[in-house]
Amino acid sequence: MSNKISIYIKYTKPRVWWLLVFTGFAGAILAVKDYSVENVIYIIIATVSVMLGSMGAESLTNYIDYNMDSVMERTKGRPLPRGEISKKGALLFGYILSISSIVILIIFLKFISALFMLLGIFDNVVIYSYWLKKISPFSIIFGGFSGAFPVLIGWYSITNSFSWLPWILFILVMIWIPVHVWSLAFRYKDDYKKANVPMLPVVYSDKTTAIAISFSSILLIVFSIIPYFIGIFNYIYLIIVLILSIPVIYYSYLFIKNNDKNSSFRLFIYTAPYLTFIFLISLILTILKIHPFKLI
Ligand code: HEM
Ligand SMILES: CC(C)=CCC/C(C)=C/CC/C(C)=C/COP(=O)(O)OP(=O)(O)O
Repeated sequence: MSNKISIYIKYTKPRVWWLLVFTGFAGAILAVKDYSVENVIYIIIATVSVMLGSMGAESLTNYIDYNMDSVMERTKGRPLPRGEISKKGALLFGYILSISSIVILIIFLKFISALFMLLGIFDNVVIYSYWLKKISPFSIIFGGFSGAFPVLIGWYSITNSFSWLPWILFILVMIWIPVHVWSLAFRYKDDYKKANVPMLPVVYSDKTTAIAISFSSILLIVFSIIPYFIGIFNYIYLIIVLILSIPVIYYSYLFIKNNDKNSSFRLFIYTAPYLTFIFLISLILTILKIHPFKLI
């Protein structure tokens, strides 16, 4: 029994959704004005809901992608293509998790956060996986909204008040996605081609891909420092983000210069830590505003 549970958990791709959950958690933390017991409970509920929603969406997209995942070297070892779980069980699991995540937000938190959850799951499952992934090299642009919703879910689980911060982070994740996905897709373009998935590096030349990724990287860095220039965070944020951006520039330069899979994959591997630390520094600076204590 416990082995079956671990297989189902593995099926949801925890290695991926932990960062989605972290951005949802961050959205909630950024929204609270104090850490009362009630707010801590709301933060926990919002975080658990984003976890369930991410697990549910991944379970449904893995079900949709069964045929292509069975063909691609990178994905054919997953539980569904290996037959470790049934297609019916996988689909039911995905529905239960996804619906639970929405119902929890409706019952315990706010309707608007439940709406964002519904939109995020719909975008990831229907717009991206079911529709665009099989037909468009720009699928991740329109499917990218989904991965950016957790920060809004976290924020609007706690408050209905408006702030530019969650929306800037929402757009930041959207701009981050092309760098994250296309740098990986370049490395696995032969795999995607074999499975007839028209990812941008499969459809366009290596040079065009390198330009698209490098342009997205520059856009990502520019957008990452906006919270400083509009006065949300101070110079500490700016300095840290500029330091974090050095490997993005370096790996993008290497990729433009060499047009090789190693450079693109090094950029991909750096994308998750980059986004994690951007959210982490945003969290720390926000918490310090509420509980200012002398750093030195
Ligand atoms: C349309 C949007 C996205 C697509 C198509 C996408 C695609 C992928 C793919 C193909 C992988 C490799 C998975 C594997 O081989 O097991 C991956 C890894 C990952 N993704 Fe994404 N991703 C997207 C958005 C996001 C978002 C929004 C986040 C978090 C905010 C995220 C976080 C991660 C993490 C943490 C990993 C693991 C990285 C590693 O292994 O070093 N992804 N993604
Ligand atoms: C509101 C809410 C919780 C939304 C969650 C949305 C979500 C699960 C986003 C994840 C995006 C992602 C990692 C896609 C994987 O793409 P892929 O399926 O093309 O990757 P693969 O080729 O490795 O299967």
